[in-house]
Amino acid sequence: MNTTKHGNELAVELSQVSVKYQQLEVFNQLDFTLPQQQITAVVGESGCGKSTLLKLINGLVPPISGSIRLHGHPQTHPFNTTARRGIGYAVQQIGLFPHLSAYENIALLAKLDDWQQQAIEQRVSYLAECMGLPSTLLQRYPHQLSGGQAQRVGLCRSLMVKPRILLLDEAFSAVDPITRKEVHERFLQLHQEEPRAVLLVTHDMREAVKIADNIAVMHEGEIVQHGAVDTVMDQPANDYIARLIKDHI
Ligand SMILES: Nc1ncnc2c1ncn2[C@@H]1O[C@H](COP(=O)(O)OP(=O)(O)OP(=O)(O)O)[C@@H](O)[C@H]1O
Repeated sequence: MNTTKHGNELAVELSQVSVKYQQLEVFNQLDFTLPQQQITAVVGESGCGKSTLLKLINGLVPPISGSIRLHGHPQTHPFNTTARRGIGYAVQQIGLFPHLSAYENIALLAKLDDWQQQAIEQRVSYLAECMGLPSTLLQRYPHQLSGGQAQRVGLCRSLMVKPRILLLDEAFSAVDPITRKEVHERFLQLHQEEPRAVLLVTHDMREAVKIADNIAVMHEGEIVQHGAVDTVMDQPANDYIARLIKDHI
C-alpha cells in the first residue's frame, strides 16, 4: 500500500494522468493523491477541471495516459464492480431515479448487493436522520421533493453501501444556508463515526474551510497547491490562490 509523506495510506493515487475531451486537453500528466479517512476539498474557477477529476476517479472518464490506483490497486477501464461499489458519488444535478421513491432511491444499491431488509431499513433511517430528512418524506417521489431535499436524498444514496471513497460534486449547493449549516455538522459527525476518503468539489470556500482537512486548489487543469486547510489559508503558494481566498472568505 502506498502512503503519503505523513504515513497515511492513500485511497486514490493519480500518476501522470492525461485527459482529453475531443481536442480539449483538461489534464496533462496530472499527479494527485487522496489520503484515506480525510476530507479534501477541491476549489478553483469554473471550467478548470474539478468535475473531471471526480469523474476520472470514479471511472466515468477514461485517461488517455497515466495510472489510477484505488487503495493501492491499479485500475483499468472500465472499472470492475468492486471498484465502482467502493466509490460513492453525489452530484449537484442529483440524478435520482424519477420512478422510485426517495426511500427506494437510497436503498437501491444495497438491494442489488442483497442486503437483508432489516439492515436496509436501519441504514436508510440512520442516513435520513443524519441528513435531517423526516421519514414521511422518504415515501415521496423525486418530483415531490424540493431541490435541497432531493440533494440530501442523493447524499444518502451515495453513502448507503458505506463506500470507502466518497466523491461530492457541489452536493450541498441546493440546500438553503440554515439547513446547509446543520447538514454540514451532521456530515462531519457521520464522518467521525464512519471515516472515509472524501473528495468534495465546491465553489464555496467557506464550506471548504469548515468541512475539509485539506484543500487542493486547481487552476487550468493543474493542482497549484494541495495541503492542510490552515497551511493553504495562511501560506497561499501564489497570488492567484491568495486572491481566491481573499475574494471568497
Ligand atoms: N463531456 C465533455 N465534452 C467536452 N468538453 C467537456 C466535457 N465536460 C467538460 N468539458 C470541458 O472540460 C473543461 C473542464 O470541465 P469541468 O466540468 O471538469 O470543470 P469544473 O472545474 O468542474 O467547472 P465548474 O466549476 O463550472 O463545474 C471545461 O472546459 C469544460 O467545458
